Amino acid sequence: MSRIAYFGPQGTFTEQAARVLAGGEELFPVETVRLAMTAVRTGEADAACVPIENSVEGVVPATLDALSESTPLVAVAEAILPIRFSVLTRRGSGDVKTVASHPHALAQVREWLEANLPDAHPVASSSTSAAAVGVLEGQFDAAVCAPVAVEHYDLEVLATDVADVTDAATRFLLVRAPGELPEPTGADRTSVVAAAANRTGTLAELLTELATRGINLTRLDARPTRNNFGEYRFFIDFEGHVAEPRILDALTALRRQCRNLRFLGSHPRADGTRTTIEPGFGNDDFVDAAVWADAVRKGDLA
Ligand SMILES: O=C(O)C(=O)C[C@]1(C(=O)O)C=C[C@@H](O)C=C1
Repeated sequence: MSRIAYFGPQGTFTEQAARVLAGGEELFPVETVRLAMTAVRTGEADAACVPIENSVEGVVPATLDALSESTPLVAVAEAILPIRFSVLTRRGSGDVKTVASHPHALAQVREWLEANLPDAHPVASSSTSAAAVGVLEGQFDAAVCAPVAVEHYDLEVLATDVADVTDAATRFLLVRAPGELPEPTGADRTSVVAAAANRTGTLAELLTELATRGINLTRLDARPTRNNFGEYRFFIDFEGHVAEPRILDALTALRRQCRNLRFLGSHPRADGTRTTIEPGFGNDDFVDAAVWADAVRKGDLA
């Protein structure tokens, strides 16, 4: 049985995603996203489940940073979960003066808090479940949690179905040490991180390599390299799988433009959206063109 580290403690949305992605395996919680990936890097875990992006609040910076540091890891699967929160308090407690949660969760319930708990001061915690633990321990009065948290922590439900934006969703990744890649399905996502040189047009050049091969981006984020002020790493997700000639061709071009390129995996998309391929950009077109160019090189165009 594999050991899967997830961003905990018990009852986080990430635990639910881990159950979707690796339900039959042994799951264990760790306190931060970074520690989940460290567990894979040290061999303590075979894989880690971490949140990557939310439809309301955007990317999870801790995940991007941990993916780009230390030894490479690759995403092999993803899950998308609908996000609606429960607000939990201590049994029999009175006024709610502080309400804690993960910053991504607080950002998704700002309007609800203003309307329903206007006097409560929001406090950031390391995860939604860490906030529930904090309420149990008397550090905060309320926690904004995943609905399942109430099954793990002896707290009272103040409100359910809390969300400023209906249909909010978070995407989670299962990451492993590099090895065999998942098979292409026709509905795949490939991810890279590029530390581009700080000169005019480098990001445009990288994106052009994808655009000229008819490759559609699904996400673009920048994070500081932390070394020199104003220097950034670009996290680029796009449709397709590295097993496809057109994607391999694009990756090769990105590597030529950018020596500091890290491959973060190719895996099936959770939403099943099939890759759109415009005429002239299909894998057969790339193979045919390569065969033709080879024949040209050999003088074999009869
Ligand atoms: O704290 C949790 O429950 C998490 O799994 C983290 C996280 C996030 O990082 O976005 C996951 C989903 C929700 O959007 C809120 C918090």
